[in-house]
Amino acid sequence: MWTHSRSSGRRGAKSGRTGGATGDAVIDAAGVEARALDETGAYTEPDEASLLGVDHVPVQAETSADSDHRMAEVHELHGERERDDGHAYTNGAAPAAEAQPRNTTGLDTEALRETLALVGDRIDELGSDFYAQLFALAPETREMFGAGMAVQRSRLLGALVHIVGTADDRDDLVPYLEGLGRDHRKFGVIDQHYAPVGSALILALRNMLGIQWTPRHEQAWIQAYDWIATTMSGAAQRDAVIAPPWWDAEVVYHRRVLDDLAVIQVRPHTDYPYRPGQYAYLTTPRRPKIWRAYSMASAPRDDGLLEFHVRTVGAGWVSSALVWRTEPGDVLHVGAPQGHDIASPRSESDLLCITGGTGIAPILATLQELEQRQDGRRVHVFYAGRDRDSLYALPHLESIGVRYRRLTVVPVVSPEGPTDRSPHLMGNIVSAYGDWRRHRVYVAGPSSMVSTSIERLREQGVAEDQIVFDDYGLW
Ligand SMILES: NC(=O)C1=CN([C@@H]2O[C@H](COP(=O)(O)OP(=O)(O)OC[C@H]3O[C@@H](n4cnc5c(N)ncnc54)[C@H](O)[C@@H]3O)[C@@H](O)[C@H]2O)C=CC1
Repeated sequence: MWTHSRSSGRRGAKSGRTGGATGDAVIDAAGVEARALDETGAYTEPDEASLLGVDHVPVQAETSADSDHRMAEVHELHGERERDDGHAYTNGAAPAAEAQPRNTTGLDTEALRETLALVGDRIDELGSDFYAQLFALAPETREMFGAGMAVQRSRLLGALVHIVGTADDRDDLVPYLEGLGRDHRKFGVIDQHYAPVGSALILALRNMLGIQWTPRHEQAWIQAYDWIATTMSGAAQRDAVIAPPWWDAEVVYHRRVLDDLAVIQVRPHTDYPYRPGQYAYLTTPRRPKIWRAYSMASAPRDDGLLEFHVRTVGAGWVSSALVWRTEPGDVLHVGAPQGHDIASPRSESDLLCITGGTGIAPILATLQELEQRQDGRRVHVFYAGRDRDSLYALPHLESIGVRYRRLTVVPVVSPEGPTDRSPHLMGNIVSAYGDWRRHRVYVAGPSSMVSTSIERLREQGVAEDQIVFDDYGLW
């Protein structure tokens, strides 16, 4: 099925890069071995608009002349298209942009950031104290959480870092907080809970910072929290008029495609509107009240089914219950859709997708929609797995590529993953492959891959507002 067929005129062919023959190794730019797939899919010249290029990874042998040639091609293809209007969500993974953005919220971002800097690496401790304070102030809130408080804590902290990181950007912060507000309905959060949460947060900060905590810090957090709570609860109230707090969804299909990975399809009991690229929190009756985020792996379908890809994560209770102890007939709860619409028809930019493992799920959903409407934009997918078999979505990508011929898939096999010597494995491969400065970039996968790939792309000159990723932040 994945026969090797290479085209002349392809930059790799011209550069004489190694790899491509069965079992060959290619060396990424950092000099660390990264084996390419031993077979590739049929490849047709991109400019002929017929891409199912399952290609092997590029190598450092790329010459600058090749790169220039490639760049020229890209520019010619794109002309002077309008820039994409998507904006990036920073979660601390991507370094802040160099230019200082205008403050559009009026929040005292300097004081907020200073407090988090003072908390430094004691942030986990802050999370523990926050929940201790919250459960003392409002004991009924304990009932909202399952046993997995460590994950809950890290979500809280992720959300805090996100909020403080974007506290001067209304366009980023408001949709994020509205999403949080809507999503919190599934926990049973009501307006009365916002006050104790704010008090607990400020108490925990004050406890931790001691004499470093100043009246300005307190004022900044009171103002910020008031803003957060008003935005979240407003969104929750509006949402309550039109949507349930969660959807019951019956499992209609469950298949373990790898030892530790299941593809699950569910039928929500009522219409579940979402966009490709979005994700939802799921919980199973086998692990009540513990919610975990998974992306929809299918575009919205006429039969209403949603597909999810779940891999067991260590001792992860929800993921292992979903992979090992779930069967057709079970009813899951699915929270409100959140995150980015990657397939937005408003965007005309070609798309670069970087992913590994089950991070392919939102990309499959996106590709399905682009295929359905024969969107026309070109898509490159760099898809990492520890070996060929673990690239379980390749057959699906192949079938999409037959119908959507502007798709190129680059499998990246990295048996050991990125090593200490090369934490930038994926970023190096992607940036050596081409010039992405006119693409919209979507990254979904292991967090280290997300952050290091973004770092490389930014070094290459890809603007921050072209890069999109979701941080699944929630508290
Ligand atoms: N299940 C879902 O719906 C979604 C999952 N995700 C995230 O995607 C990740 C997927 O986890 P798993 O399936 O366990 O995949 P994983 O953690 O096993 O990673 C997949 C492969 O990527 C390789 N890899 C990691 N970093 C790399 C790098 N910098 N360069 C090159 N290769 C690299 C690893 O060697 C591994 O073979 C999780 O972090 C999950 O949160 C993201 C979006 C949706």
